[in-house]
Amino acid sequence: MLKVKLLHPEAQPPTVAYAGSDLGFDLYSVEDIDLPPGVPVKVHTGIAVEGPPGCGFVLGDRSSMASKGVTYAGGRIDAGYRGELLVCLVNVNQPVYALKVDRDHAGAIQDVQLTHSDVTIRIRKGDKIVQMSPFQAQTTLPVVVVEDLAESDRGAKGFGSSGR
Ligand SMILES: O=c1ccn([C@H]2C[C@H](O)[C@@H](COP(=O)(O)OP(=O)(O)OP(=O)(O)O)O2)c(=O)[nH]1
Repeated sequence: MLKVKLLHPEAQPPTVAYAGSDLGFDLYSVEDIDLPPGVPVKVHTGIAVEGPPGCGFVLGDRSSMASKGVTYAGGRIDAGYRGELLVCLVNVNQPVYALKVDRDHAGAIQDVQLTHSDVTIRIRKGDKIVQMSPFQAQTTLPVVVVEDLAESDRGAKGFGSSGR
């Protein structure tokens, strides 16, 4: 069971479109809030959750938000966390800058202004903002320092070693 406590009169519980197929529950914003470019913004969900014992959650992008240039930062909800879920969203769109130069009849510069396109994204109350996937905590594993690790096909190869 996913227990949900509504902390705000307009908060919505998480939903899932295709239970048993979708990997995450959608979370909703409980507020209208602007995302200026490049600034992490904590968006309130108005909910707290509790999963089965030892079950935490990882947050993941919704593809529809990612395709608009909105991604999340952070995103680990510990199994024992009982506070409000906050979703740290980042608008990665970049404004296009332009110089506006005003000249007089003789061509002399009268004024120069730096303008930029407005790429601020507005999140509205009730928007789905991120998806939340249950994840079983394995952090009771003892940490043991050893001399050798088991051999494997991959070994230490990484960072694109398997091709593009
Ligand atoms: O996107 C996020 C990430 C975290 N949290 C909450 C739940 C999580 O259990 C708690 C702590 O998160 P984390 O362990 O990532 O934070 P920390 O910076 O390591 O701080 P702490 O010392 O509190 O663990 O904050 C959120 O609400 N949203």
